[in-house]
Amino acid sequence: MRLDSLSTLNYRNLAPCTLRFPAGVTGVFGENGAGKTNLLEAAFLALTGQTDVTRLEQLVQSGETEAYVRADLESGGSLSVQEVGLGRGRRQLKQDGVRVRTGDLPRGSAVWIRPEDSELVFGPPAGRRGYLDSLLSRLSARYAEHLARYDRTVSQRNAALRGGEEWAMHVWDDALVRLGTEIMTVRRRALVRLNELAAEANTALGSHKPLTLTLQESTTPETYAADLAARRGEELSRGSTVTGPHRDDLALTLGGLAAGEYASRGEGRTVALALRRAELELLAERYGERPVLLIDDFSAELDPGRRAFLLDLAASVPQAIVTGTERAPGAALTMRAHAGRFTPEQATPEHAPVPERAEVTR
Ligand SMILES: Nc1ncnc2c1ncn2[C@@H]1O[C@H](COP(=O)(O)OP(=O)(O)OP(=O)(O)O)[C@@H](O)[C@H]1O
Repeated sequence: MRLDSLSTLNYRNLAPCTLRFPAGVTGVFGENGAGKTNLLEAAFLALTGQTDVTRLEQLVQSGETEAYVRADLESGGSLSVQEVGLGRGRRQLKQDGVRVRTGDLPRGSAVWIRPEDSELVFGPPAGRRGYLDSLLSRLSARYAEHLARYDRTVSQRNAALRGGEEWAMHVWDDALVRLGTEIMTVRRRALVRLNELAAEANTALGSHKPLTLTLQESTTPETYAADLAARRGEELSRGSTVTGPHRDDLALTLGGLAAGEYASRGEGRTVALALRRAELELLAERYGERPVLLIDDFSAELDPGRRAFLLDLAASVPQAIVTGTERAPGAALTMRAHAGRFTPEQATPEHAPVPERAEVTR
């Protein structure tokens, strides 16, 4: 997958622009608040149709009502255009001019690595569950469909519990057990490979403490129906579903200890990096093509060895965009970010030459 160019209009603090990206690494450097993260966020949105921002108006430049991002892509020799229009609570996606849903866009197109990934390790289970669910949804449309239906069922069942509708529970329980069992089964199966890849990446990152991923499940496919029945009284009094894959955790153990409780900040960031590299490898295995890699703040919280790993990772994919407050070494193109604008630097003897096709237009 290659991002040929990215265009934005009224996106956060970015000046309207079309940036062309060469193959290899593009380094973007600049002071705090220049717009580096916003650029990667816009690229991820245009590539995948996805954002984790819940209030979409935050993405629209203050004072404006609508924003737009567009990615011109090349994949397996064919070109395509993906566009995202944003307004208050509204996101419209188009692929080659035709309206589509997020699930219709290529699922393995980008991986975004950022300092906030440490929250996967130190934050609550919801973040780790979100990582797993988002990855599995990108690997399997069927998983995404089951998960969406399961989440809807939990919401509807919670409403029925709050309304004291005990008589309706067997209907909701049947649906919950059927969909929940599918989710648990896929998670268990995928975890085998994910665990291998994350452990490998952790070792490659220079960690001497082995990393292990395990599912902490609140129930099992075999006992789900019985567990729901056993906790019916508690659920009716709390008005919520307390058993099922929506309550599970992806436990991360480093050197035999729970990473969230015992790891140092740098070790936590390393574990998060291992999870992201495992994500990249799984997507590449599934789709036969390496995603565009977006790395935000490559030096944050990392020692020189781990920083080098990240830069090697960037160099190992067909295309990566790497931001930082300093220049990423060995980039094919380097751009300086300032006040939402991105200016390519002239090649100097210390920096790799800028390929001819790299250009910026405004
Ligand atoms: N909707 C918006 N409208 C206008 N400006 C915005 C909007 N959302 C965020 N910004 C501004 O965008 C600026 C750049 O943010 P960004 O996170 O991209 O900076 P950065 O270059 O990654 O900085 P750092 O090195 O500190 O991580 C911030 O000053 C922020 O206030």
